[in-house]
Amino acid sequence: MLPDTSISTLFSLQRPLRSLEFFPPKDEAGVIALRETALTLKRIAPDFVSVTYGAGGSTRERTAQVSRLLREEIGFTVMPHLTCVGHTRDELHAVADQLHAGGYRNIMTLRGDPPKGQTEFVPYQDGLRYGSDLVALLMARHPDFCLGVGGYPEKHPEAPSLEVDLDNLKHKVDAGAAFITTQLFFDNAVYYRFVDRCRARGITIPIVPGIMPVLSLKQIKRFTEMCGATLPATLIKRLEAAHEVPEILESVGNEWAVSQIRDLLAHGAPGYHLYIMNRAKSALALAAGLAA
Ligand SMILES: NC(=O)C1=CN([C@@H]2O[C@H](COP(=O)(O)OP(=O)(O)OC[C@H]3O[C@@H](n4cnc5c(N)ncnc54)[C@H](O)[C@@H]3O)[C@@H](O)[C@H]2O)C=CC1
Ligand SMILES: Nc1nc(=O)c2c([nH]1)NC[C@@H]1CN(c3ccc(C(=O)N[C@@H](CCC(=O)O)C(=O)O)cc3)CN21
Repeated sequence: MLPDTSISTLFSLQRPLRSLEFFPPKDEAGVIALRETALTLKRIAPDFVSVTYGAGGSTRERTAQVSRLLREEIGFTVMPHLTCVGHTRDELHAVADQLHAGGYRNIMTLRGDPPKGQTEFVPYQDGLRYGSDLVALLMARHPDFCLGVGGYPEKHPEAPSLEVDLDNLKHKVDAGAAFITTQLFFDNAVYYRFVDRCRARGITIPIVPGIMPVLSLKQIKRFTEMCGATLPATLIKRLEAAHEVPEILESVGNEWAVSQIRDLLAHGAPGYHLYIMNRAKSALALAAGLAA
């Protein structure tokens, strides 16, 4: 198989790119279910898909397994995630070499979350501290990699201010990142302000909005608290009014995401990345809602 086209080349075609995020399932049954999901999602022809990187151990093997499945069996352009968590520099070099040899050219480059039960990020022995360090390591090892990095419209929870966080984002860009995918947000004004502030700082690379169609009020409350994203009062009210009926929740979440995406594209966003949590149905419902 030929090496992948870099996503920055796709962005230069000046049309909005649609991408989907998968996470590696815990067991073999989950992999079989994911294959079905991916086959279904072929119909909506995403420009690329990403696969998150597990916090450690066996789920890391699954990232490689699922990436291979999505690339070689399904035929998607795959952007595996890689994080600094629990890796020495030598291990990161080895993973980078494996990905490169496997034909991957696009990597979502992240520091990673602290392992479950820990609140503070502690670098691994001889490991890296920041996303920017991993960008530098990967670019030095394979200059033809195209690297995505995370951006935080409402600030990373650990950053003392948005200003400092933007300085740190600039470090990642200066180290060689090709594009930014944002943390999920539910109010587009937050994204537009963030893009303006990035541009004012000389960050010129594409900033892809990250959108999550909400499926459960409890789950999204827990997650947004963890990652520092704001849930608008109107969205909370609508989700509450669904009274935990799954189909109603799904349609409220879908309608919200559809109107976000329409508005983002109308304002010239370079595309959108969907945090679909391995669910074909919500991605299909969105595609139907967005069809002109
Ligand atoms: N899958 C995805 O697309 C997304 C994943 N995430 C997750 O969020 C977590 C954070 O990852 P990253 O964004 O890569 O972390 P990061 O290393 O870029 O940032 C983490 C914290 O360190 C600070 N920082 C960054 N670079 C610095 C530097 N050179 N000097 C001093 N401070 C610096 C930042 O301001 C921030 O507070 C990860 O766990 C990632 O998995 C977040 C958003 C999107
Ligand atoms: N800090 C951070 N870490 C991430 O891994 C991450 C982000 N942010 N932002 C973008 C996406 C969104 N991601 C996630 C990951 C898990 C849940 C979540 O709520 N997980 C449920 C289980 C859901 C399921 O299995 O279907 C949980 O209870 O933790 C949400 C968003 C992964 N990505």
